[in-house]
Amino acid sequence: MSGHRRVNRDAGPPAATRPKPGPPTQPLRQIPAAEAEAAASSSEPGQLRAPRRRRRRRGRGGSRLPERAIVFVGPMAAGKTSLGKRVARELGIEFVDTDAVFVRKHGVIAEFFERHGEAEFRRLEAEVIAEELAVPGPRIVALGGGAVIAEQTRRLLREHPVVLLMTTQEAVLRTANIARRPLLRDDPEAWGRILEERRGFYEEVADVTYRTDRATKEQLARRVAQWARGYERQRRRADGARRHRDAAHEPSEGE
Ligand SMILES: Nc1ncnc2c1ncn2[C@@H]1O[C@H](COP(=O)(O)OP(=O)(O)O)[C@@H](O)[C@H]1O
Ligand SMILES: O=C(O)C1=C[C@@H](OP(=O)(O)O)[C@@H](O)[C@H](O)C1
Ligand SMILES: [Mg+2]
Repeated sequence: MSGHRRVNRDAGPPAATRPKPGPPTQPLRQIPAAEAEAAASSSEPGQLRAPRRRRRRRGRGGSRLPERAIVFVGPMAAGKTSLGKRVARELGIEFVDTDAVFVRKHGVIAEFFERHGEAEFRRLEAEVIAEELAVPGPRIVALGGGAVIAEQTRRLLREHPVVLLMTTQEAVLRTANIARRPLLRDDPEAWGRILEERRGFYEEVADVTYRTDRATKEQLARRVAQWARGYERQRRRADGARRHRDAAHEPSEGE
């Protein structure tokens, strides 16, 4: 939703109806300090009233999850599938991987590439993504790394909170299952080249960016879940501030 490519988690996402204007002001958000996370999650012995206050705020809808998919994008093997699953578990919501949906409908991706080519894969991939993004309610949807190439998909992503996961070629070559990724199978070093071709698209659609090569999955899952919980509240604040600004600039009668 919203709109803008957003990399600073303190800033609220924009108006629901406006397209996300790119490019972002900062291309990559640094992982927040470990102390900040520890402070956010600590139970602070002795301050028995704090949890009660927090619960009441939630009761007023302060940390309601968006009633639409929170979408994970990013280059191949950045961690969209594995981290997406963890965040969904952390938030207690459904997880969907559009590559897995593709495989159920059309068969194994590497084989599909060989038989039908990449263009046909992209066409059907965009179709699967459109169907999944149309499902209402809070859920996590992880896309394949090349999904953002499709203009239709980028347009649909304007209406969703989008998390961009970034990593390095070095980390990918260390951890990823290259054999399952047809675009890397013959030339794993193509990863960096492909990322550069798509970087602008990732930045166009993202609301926030996390580096997956600098923190554990557990740490990241908590951070992303926390961002997702705060998303609606920040969006409402940003909308309110925008309406206030617009009203202040409206010409008064007679002007
Ligand atoms: N901090 C991390 N976050 C996410 N994945 C990580 C992390 N560290 C290592 N990995 C590994 O990187 C790989 C990412 O694969 P996957 O989740 O399939 O990525 P994608 O869906 O983006 O292609 C997995 O093998 C995962 O275990
Ligand atoms: O980047 C890409 O073009 C692709 C990424 C893959 O998904 P992951 O990003 O989950 O590996 C999968 O959709 C297909 O192999 C193509
Ligand atoms: Mg994946």
